[in-house]
Amino acid sequence: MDTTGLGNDPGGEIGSASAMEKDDINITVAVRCRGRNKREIEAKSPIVVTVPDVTTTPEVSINTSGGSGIEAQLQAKTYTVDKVYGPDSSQKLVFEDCAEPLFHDFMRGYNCTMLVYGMTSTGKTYTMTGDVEMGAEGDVNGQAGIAPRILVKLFECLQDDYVVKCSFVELYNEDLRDLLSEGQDDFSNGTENSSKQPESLNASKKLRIFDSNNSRSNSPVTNTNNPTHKARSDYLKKKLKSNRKKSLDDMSLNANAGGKTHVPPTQTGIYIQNLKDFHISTAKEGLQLLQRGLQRRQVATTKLNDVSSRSHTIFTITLYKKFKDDLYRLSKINLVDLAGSENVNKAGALNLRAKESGSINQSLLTLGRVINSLADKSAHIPFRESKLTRLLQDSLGGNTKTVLIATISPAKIAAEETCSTLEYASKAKNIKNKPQLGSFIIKDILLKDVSQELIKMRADLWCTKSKEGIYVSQKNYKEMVDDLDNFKTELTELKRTNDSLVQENELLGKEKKSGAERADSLKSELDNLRSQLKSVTNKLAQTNTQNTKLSEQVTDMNRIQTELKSLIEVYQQKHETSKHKFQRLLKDELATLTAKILSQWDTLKNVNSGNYQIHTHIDSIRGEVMNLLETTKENAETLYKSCIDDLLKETPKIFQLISDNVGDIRGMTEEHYTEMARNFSDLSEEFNTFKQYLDGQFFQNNHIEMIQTHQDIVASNMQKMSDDLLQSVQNSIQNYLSTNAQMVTNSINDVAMDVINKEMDLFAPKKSKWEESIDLINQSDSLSNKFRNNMTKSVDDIASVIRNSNESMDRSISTIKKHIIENDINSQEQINSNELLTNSFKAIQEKSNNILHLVTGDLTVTAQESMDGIQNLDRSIRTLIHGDQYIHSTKGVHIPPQNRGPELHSTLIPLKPSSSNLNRLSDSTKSSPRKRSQGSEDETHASKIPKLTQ
Ligand SMILES: Nc1ncnc2c1ncn2[C@@H]1O[C@H](COP(=O)(O)OP(=O)(O)OP(=O)(O)O)[C@@H](O)[C@H]1O
Repeated sequence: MDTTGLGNDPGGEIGSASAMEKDDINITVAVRCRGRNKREIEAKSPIVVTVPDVTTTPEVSINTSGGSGIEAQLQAKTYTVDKVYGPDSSQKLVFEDCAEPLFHDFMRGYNCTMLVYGMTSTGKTYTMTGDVEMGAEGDVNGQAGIAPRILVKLFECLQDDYVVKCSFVELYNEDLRDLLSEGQDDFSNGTENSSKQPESLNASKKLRIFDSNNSRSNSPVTNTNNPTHKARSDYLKKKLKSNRKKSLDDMSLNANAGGKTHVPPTQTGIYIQNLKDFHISTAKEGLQLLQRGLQRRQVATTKLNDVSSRSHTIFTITLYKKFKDDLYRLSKINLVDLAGSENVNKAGALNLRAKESGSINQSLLTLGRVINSLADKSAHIPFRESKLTRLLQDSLGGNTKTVLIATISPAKIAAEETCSTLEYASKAKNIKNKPQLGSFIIKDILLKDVSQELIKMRADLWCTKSKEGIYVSQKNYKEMVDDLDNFKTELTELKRTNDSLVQENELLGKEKKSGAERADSLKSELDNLRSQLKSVTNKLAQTNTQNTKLSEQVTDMNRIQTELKSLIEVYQQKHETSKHKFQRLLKDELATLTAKILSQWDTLKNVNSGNYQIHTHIDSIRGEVMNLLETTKENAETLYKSCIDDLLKETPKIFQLISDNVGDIRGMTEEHYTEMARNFSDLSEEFNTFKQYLDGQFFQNNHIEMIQTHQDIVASNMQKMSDDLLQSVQNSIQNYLSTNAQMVTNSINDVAMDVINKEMDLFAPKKSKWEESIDLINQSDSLSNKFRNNMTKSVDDIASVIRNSNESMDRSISTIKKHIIENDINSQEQINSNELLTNSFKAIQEKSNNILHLVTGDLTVTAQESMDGIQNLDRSIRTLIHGDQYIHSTKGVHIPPQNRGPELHSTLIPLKPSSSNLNRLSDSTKSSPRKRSQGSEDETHASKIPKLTQ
């Protein structure tokens, strides 16, 4: 057997602090099944667990069906593990087969862990410790468990320089207790009077779990500025360099043993602060310590176990074994006895026991989850969820070599828990660890550490021996006083820190308040801007309404224009109607005249026999004709005058109306424009104010300035605090605080930038919208201007058209008036001075005279000729009145109205008949009696003259 444990060094890796197994290795899982205990036998609970012989396949099967025979065998659940021990397996066998290989790894320098896990009363404590009494020959007795056997084996193996230490800790209801220190709170009835022990004054220090890999980086003891540490480190490196060229940079070197520190000089990974290590130089001393701890362990009688462990315990043996020259290798073996996983009801737990069970179950549940997570290779392993799993962090999935022994009961009564234990065991088999060799320590440091402790103990012992009561050596007392001073200083510093933090908090509160006020003012400004925006929107709406009104007015104007046109058309129609009336009147009058002439003609027919007083008749005819013409003229004049008067009366009104409307429109347009201009000016002003505010105040990084100020205050406060602290602590803390200050500054900067970015993000769209709205306003302004110009132009055009139309109407009216007057005069003059008429009448007179003289049968012919003359007269009058229209109309030609009137004279047919006609008439009159019989030519001529009677 390799007693040093160095013989198994694979590939000469021993000595290298970084040396570790090349591959990850699974933790070893063993199952130990005891025989049925008294309770189970009494309960007549059958055996359902089948455990093969230790030499065959490591499988455990459990018959959960409760049946027997082949079928039960088939239904049995089988779990494969690494090693299986049945009821017949002795303590010795379990140790040699299962624990001893681990012990050798421990001796080789590996950190190792052995766990026992299982339901209550299944033999965990029996397996781990068993009987710890030493045999008479200095060896263990047959019932001794793994821990005592390891202690005995250890001192059997150790030959050269070494140091062995032991610690024993208990985890009860999530509280840690040093089972070997006397001053620790005694949860149960402590077996020793701790107050009389010298360690008691230091023992009040609470045990705490530390992860040296994390905490030590911030710890002063690992500070590279520490000259002692550096010197030792350099020394170590130099020393090892001479032996091998391998770099030791990554070595976990603990060169601070003996230093004034809370961290044990040799601790790496997870360790318990303030847990006391005891030097042992023999197995017996170790066994005594083990016994002492077990006596103080929390035990109680439960339904299932008379002496049931109510806590988890870890007995740790630390070995400093000489490696080479002055270098010692450190390795540890943790012997973990877990509390029983139990059913509270089954265990009969009440009150305190129930609480214990709850706590135990809770930590074991977490352990189960950790095992599951590790087996499933989950990203997160819930080590921190319980103290137990934190303590086992290095052993499960860490850098230790680990063996788990699951203890089970064979009885059917415990089948459920057995299945659960086996499930965990088979799961745990999949956990892989990366075992790593322990670190080095220099002999001097180790010796110093040990001798210091020895001196202290001796001094305490001497004091204890020399006097009664509580005695402490001077040195210890001085240390304690120093500690006290240290604590006081720490307390003062903490108070100071607290005060400055309070001050800072107040400052921050004030800043928060001022920030809130600033936020309020910003909010009110924002509200202000919002209301301004609202008023601008309202004004825009008003402008739109005005625009709508304006367009309605334009529509009205167009309608009025159309109405005006239709009115003019009505006047034109009236004009036409009046004209036609006049024509009809004239026609009627002429018809009356014709009728009268005809009646005269009838009278003439009777001329043969009567005294005809032609002159009188002719005069009366003439007078009648003149009267008729006068009446006609008067009527026409009256009609024209009334028409013109109406027209003249109505037209100014209409034009006045139009002019008023145009004036109104012009006024409204002006008003609208003014309003719009005012609105736009308001808008521009508001926009400028807003823009000024945004550009000048809001977007000028006021926040940054503000926050910069605050940041400066905070930074200066932090700096002040740092300065204060710097005076009281070392330079390293200043760096730390500066980093913190920088971090806070950066964080405030980040927050400030976030705030500004957020505000910018919020305001950017609004700003662009505002700018867009200003563009729109400008467009609207130019459109409005354009619209106003167009409107003004249109209104001016309308006004000028109306003005022109007015003038043209005036002109037309005066022309009509003039024509009427001229026509009147002309008609009168023409009638008065018409030679033809006079001649006609004279001719009639003559003819009448002739008739009177002749008194012949030619009276009819003469009368006919008179009729012709009258018809000529009729035509002349018509022509006189209608111009050439009559002539053309007799030919069926339509004369447009515009060609009538002023051109009347140019188209008149002279009333005076041609001399040839007159002569012919005269001749015919003269020769009529003679030529009447031969007068075919005369008849032809007469037939060419239209008859009035027709
Ligand atoms: N393999 C075994 N051979 C003989 N006796 C055993 C065996 N296992 C356990 N026992 C006995 O059973 C009893 C209970 O064992 P132990 O106290 O070790 O159980 P435990 O699992 O630690 O229980 P708890 O979790 O309640 O502490 C003890 O008296 C012990 O001697």
